[in-house]
Amino acid sequence: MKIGFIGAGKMAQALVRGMLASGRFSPECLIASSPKRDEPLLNDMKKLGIQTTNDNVEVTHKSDVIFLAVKPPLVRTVAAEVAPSLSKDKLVVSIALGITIRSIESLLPTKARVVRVMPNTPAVVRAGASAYSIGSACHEGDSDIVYDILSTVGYAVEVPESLVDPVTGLSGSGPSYMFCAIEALSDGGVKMGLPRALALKLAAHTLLGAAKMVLETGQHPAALKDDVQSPSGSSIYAMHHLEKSAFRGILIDAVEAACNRSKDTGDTAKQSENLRYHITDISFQHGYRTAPSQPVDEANPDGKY
Ligand SMILES: NC(=O)C1=CN([C@@H]2O[C@H](COP(=O)(O)OP(=O)(O)OC[C@H]3O[C@@H](n4cnc5c(N)ncnc54)[C@H](O)[C@@H]3O)[C@@H](O)[C@H]2O)C=CC1
Ligand SMILES: O=C(O)[C@@H]1CCC=N1
Repeated sequence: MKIGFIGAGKMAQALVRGMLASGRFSPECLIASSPKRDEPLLNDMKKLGIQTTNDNVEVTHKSDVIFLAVKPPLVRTVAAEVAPSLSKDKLVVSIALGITIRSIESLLPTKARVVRVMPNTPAVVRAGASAYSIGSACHEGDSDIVYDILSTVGYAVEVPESLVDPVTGLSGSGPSYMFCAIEALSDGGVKMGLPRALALKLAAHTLLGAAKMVLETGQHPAALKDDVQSPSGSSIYAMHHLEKSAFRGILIDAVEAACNRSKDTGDTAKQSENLRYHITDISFQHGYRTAPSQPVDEANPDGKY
């Protein structure tokens, strides 16, 4: 099975590196594309031994599974560009924030097999967490194909599409909150006299250890927390400060904000797409519904939103 990545940025690279590290995929199985202006990203991929190209259509031609790994506003542009080269034996996997399966399907040939995934960057060290949802035209076995790929880079689970935005708020964006927590814990250690490098190691191992205990003991995190907090000991004093600062509430708010941002991104992309692809621009060729590929917006080539 050949797997292609349209987009060679941070998330595509995390997936590719994790997949190669798993030993389940050889570099010859993988191909990635990116525009010429982003050659350094493709060079990073090339150094991993995988094939690279500036031509997205080449990726679809050469791949059985095609990951759309571009920024959300570019997904439809890219989907429309590759639509004529898609056949029923190809599986399209979007990892884009907010973009629904239905909106991608609407730009691809009828009955196109589309999967939406929300991965996260710890895939690079094979400790990722990915949730995915299967489109209505997917074949039996497509869920297994996606699971087999994603499980080489960490935990993978199929969910209904309505849960992909909440997943984004938690595990998609979550590594960024946890990196911040590691940095802040290290700062605390440094403030109290630890050398920076030691503080960073202790902070990272503390999160890793806590996460492993939750996963491996099956105990409720509240019970594990209680085991750390001795009566009148150091931990309950610290916890009191965290509770006064609404530690839990802030994390809940963060997940909610990222989830809503995911929903809004899908909605915004849909609105702008409605404006850009007027129905008369859509032509039918060889049974495929195609739209003209969009010129790169020179002021915003990366599709920032
Ligand atoms: N970074 C993260 O932690 C996560 C990102 N995602 C999603 O993954 C997607 C990519 O995000 P990142 O990798 O962070 O962004 P990035 O900016 O690092 O990478 C985007 C890639 O798209 C390429 N690109 C731009 N225009 C293109 C075109 N017309 N054709 C082909 N490639 C093109 C760029 O050259 C670059 O390689 C986004 O939709 C994002 O929502 C999902 C989960 C986590
Ligand atoms: O922040 C973002 O937009 C992407 C999607 C989830 C994680 N990173």
